[in-house]
Amino acid sequence: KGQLPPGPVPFPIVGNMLQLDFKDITKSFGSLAKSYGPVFTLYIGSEPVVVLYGYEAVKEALIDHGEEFAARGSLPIIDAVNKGLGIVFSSGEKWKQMRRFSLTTLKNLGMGKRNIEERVQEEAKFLVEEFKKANDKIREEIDHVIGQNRSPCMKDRRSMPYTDAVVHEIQRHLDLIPSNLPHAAKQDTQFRQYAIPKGTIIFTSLTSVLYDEKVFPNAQQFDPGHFLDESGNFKKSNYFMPFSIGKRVCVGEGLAPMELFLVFTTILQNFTLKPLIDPKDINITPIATGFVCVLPPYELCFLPSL
Ligand code: HEM
Repeated sequence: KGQLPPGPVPFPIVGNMLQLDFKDITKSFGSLAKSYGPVFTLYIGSEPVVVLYGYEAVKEALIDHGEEFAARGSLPIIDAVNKGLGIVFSSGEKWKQMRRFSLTTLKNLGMGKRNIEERVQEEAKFLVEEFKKANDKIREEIDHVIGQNRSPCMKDRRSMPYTDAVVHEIQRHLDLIPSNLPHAAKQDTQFRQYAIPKGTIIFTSLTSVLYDEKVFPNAQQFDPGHFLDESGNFKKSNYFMPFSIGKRVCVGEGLAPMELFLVFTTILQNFTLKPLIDPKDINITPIATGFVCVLPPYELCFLPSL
């Protein structure tokens, strides 16, 4: 019943590869969604890929059709990159075992959250130590400044809505994995009016959610206000999904935000960060946006806080 979602006409052998800007795949998806709607098909070579664009389609796929789309998709081009990086994704149903193992390992990492928190705190302190080593004079000043100050802890986050909003906004704006990791249909699946055959690769555009103008006005702007209400309280959003959602949601979604908050606050507790150039000249446009968003390198000074 039905057929694959619409999309641009593919060329023989290369499919739609020539119509995609691989340096900014997200932009290509945006313009294709404008032409073909939030659910469209692309051909990477001869392989059809269904792309889901926008909160409704992404949520419908990863939550409502979570089980059907829980398989991990693979494309020769991605496999080659992963191989280079030493990443191996398990195929078939093995991912469930691997996932359970990872989650248990994370949980056991010192028996519970409290201990992970302590470990991350140690890591943050270690980072500070590393920065200190970089400059003896800074080290002296820091030793003096840190004094008996305690380290930040997770409990602080509740009373620090602005910092929390900044950390969220960094992740939203960074949009680290713009098209999510590829999923695949585990079985023939009816999605809206379309028939998606078993094995079809599914891309879910996280950019289309993290940059949704309805929820994050002026989404291109870095603005912690995206996560604050009028009274300055932290405002949660279902559209905040840099770790994806559903059955294959990032295994580190509990750990990574903890790391980000503790490391970020520990650094800022100890240092003032100063760019070497005028802040308005800092370019935060990614140098490449493929599966991972790559930012240009920055130089900055770590000035010990007084
Ligand atoms: C800011 C940091 C991170 C971001 C933005 C991020 C994002 C993601 C995303 C988007 C996925 C794909 C989810 C999907 O397919 O629907 C993923 C998968 C995964 N992430 Fe993360 N991640 C981060 C950090 C981490 C950390 C710290 C760990 C390890 C503790 C981790 C472990 C994994 C694993 C094992 C998977 C594969 C899960 C599966 O296939 O079932 N990630 N991550």
